[in-house]
Amino acid sequence: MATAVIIVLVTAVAALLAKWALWYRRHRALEQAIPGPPSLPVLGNALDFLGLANEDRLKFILGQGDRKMRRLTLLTTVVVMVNNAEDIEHVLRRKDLADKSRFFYASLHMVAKNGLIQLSGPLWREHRKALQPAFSLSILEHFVDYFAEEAEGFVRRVKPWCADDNLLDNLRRVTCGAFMKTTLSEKVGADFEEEILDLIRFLELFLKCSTERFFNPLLWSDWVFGLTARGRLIKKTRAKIDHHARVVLDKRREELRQRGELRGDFTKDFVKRPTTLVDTLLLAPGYRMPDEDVLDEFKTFFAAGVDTTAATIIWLLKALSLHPDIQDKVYAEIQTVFQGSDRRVTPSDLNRLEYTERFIKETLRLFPTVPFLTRQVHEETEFLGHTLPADSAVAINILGAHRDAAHWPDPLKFDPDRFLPENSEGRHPCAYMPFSTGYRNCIGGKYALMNMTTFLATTLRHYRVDPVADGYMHLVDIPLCFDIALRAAGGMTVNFTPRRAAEGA
Ligand code: HEM
Repeated sequence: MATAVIIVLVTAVAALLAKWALWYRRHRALEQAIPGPPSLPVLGNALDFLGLANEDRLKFILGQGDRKMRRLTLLTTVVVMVNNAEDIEHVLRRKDLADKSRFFYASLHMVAKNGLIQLSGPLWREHRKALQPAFSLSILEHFVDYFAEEAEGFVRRVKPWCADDNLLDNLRRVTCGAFMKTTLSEKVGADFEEEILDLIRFLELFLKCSTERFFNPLLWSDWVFGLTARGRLIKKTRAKIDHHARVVLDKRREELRQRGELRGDFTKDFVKRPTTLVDTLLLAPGYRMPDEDVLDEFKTFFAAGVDTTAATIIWLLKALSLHPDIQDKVYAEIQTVFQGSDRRVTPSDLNRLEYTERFIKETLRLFPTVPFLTRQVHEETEFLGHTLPADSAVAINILGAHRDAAHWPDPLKFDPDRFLPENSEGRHPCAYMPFSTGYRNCIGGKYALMNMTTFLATTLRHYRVDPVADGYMHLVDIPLCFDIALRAAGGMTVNFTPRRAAEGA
């Protein structure tokens, strides 16, 4: 009996191995036909990553400015990087490449399964439709006051004259505060200080885990990652965040119920404009989003919006510090609008800060905070003259497209006037896409731009931003790394010189 069981087992294993070997032979042949660095059987390029410093990893992923498509293999997952606007447009037009790749979004999936970023199909459409009204211009204009309040808090916290070694944390405090007010409730204040700090700690842990998993295919499985110390910690921390968010959600629902504003309590002539993301979901007519999904969206928006905006602001400050002539122009424009007053920024001010907006766009061109995107290849498919194996990923190199000399003359030159209307005419739609493009573009792009413009209009009236002695005279010489966002490999900071002192000097 025992011998028969062993024979059956051995035969079954041998059959599986033979099937796998057949599959792998074809898979490997397709993989090798796509141009890319040499890769080992089964391991692919996974070992290449292990020996590389963080900044070299980004160069390895994105290549060295070549416009042609390029392949990397992580274990058996083939990732093809498309590096120019024309090929990117091809990817974005293809319906079969619309879903987000599994390996890239594994960390987010573990924290928030049903969030907009990683959803696809009908559920994504339902969520996007329910969330879109929270990002309409009239609501965003209402948020400017919260953005300004947080920027004013930053101005009070700045330590003048010295380089701030905690600049990124300080900026995350700004974007997280604004996020809490615009997402949950305008009443977020001192009562939520502890929650905001918890959220920032959660964010840091989430970013660490995401980077670690991204570069280590052995950790792509949620199950395997859940067994590691970090995996256990993130589950524990997630439970705490879920608890905070649920308490706030229940409280908000009760407030709305008591005020007779909750959906279902509407009378015909009662029209209440929702003001926060959570209110939008609670008050929206039609689709009823389950509480679990509301919480997932809260965490997704937090992960997508807080660090990206803080990471961009730090690039803006660095760019100002290394381009004093451009900083002078931004400041002069702000002075024209505010006429020396330190009053709070209003939505109509933002429309008048045109040069400042061009400056932000140029910073995002050279330093797109999300440097690449990835899409899932479900079935074996023909793609730009090659055959991609099933379960591959297509990566869109935003950084490469933004620095492509075919679309950007003298691409490394920092010049906000590239974004003057007359200079933007006829530009390829995929040559510039810091917020992605098409129907899966960033829902919070306008929100982020308004927040960043408000931040600059508030901070620059009080401080001039000066370079620190870190050895970098040119912005484009700063080594880059990928830490879920695009960052300076060794970190970055600036000096804040009070304007009064700077102008007296
Ligand atoms: C400078 C700041 C930001 C940058 C550079 C940025 C960039 C991007 C990019 C490139 C995508 C496409 C991702 C993909 O296709 O995989 C995206 C999607 C998204 N972003 Fe942003 N983002 C920023 C700020 C924000 C903010 C402030 C929010 C929310 C308040 C937000 C929420 C989202 C969401 C929910 C998605 C997924 C949209 C969908 O698939 O329907 N982002 N963002």
